[in-house]
Amino acid sequence: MSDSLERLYLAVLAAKDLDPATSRTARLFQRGPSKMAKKLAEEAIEVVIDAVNGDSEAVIRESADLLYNLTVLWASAGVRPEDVWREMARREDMLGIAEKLPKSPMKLPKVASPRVAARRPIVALEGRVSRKRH
Ligand SMILES: N=c1c2ncn([C@@H]3O[C@H](COP(=O)(O)OP(=O)(O)OP(=O)(O)O)[C@@H](O)[C@H]3O)c2ncn1[C@@H]1O[C@H](COP(=O)(O)O)[C@@H](O)[C@H]1O
Repeated sequence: MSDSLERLYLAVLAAKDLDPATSRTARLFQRGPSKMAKKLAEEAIEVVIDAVNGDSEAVIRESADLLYNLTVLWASAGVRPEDVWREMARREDMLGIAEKLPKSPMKLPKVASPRVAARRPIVALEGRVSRKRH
C-alpha cells in the first residue's frame, strides 16, 4: 500500500502546478490548506457514514478519496510519506503494531532498548516509574 501512496504523492506533487481549470490537485493548491483540510474532513465523514451503513464497497471508494486528499494535505504541509512511515515504525518498535502511544509521556519511561518496552505491559513500567519517584 505504501508504494501506491508514494506514487500518488509524486503524482500530486507533479500536478500541483498544473492548470486549476483541469486539475483538481492544482485547484486544491490554489485554494490552500483550509480547503484541503475541509475536503479531507468531508471524505473522512463519508467513510464513517458508509462504514456505519455497512456499505463496504462505498468505504473502499471513499477511502481512496480520503487517501488522495490526505496526500494533497501532506504535500501542502511539506510532509513526505516516508516521514509518516518512519513514525509508524518508531511506534511499532516501541509498542508493537497497532498500539497507541500513551497520552502522557510519564507512562512510558525511557528504556535502553525500546524492544524491552514492547515486551512488558505498560502497567509494569508505570509501577517502576511510581517507585522511582519516592
Ligand atoms: N487519486 C486521485 C483522486 N482521488 C479522488 N479524486 C477526486 O477527489 C474527489 C473526491 O470526491 P468528492 O465527492 O469529495 O468530490 P466531488 O463531490 O466530486 O467534487 P467537490 O465537492 O470536491 O468539488 C473526486 O471528484 C475525485 O475526482 C482524485 N483526483 C485525482 N487523483 C490523482 O491525483 C493526480 C493528479 O490528478 P489531477 O488533480 O486531476 O491533476 C492523478 O494521479 C490522479 O489520479
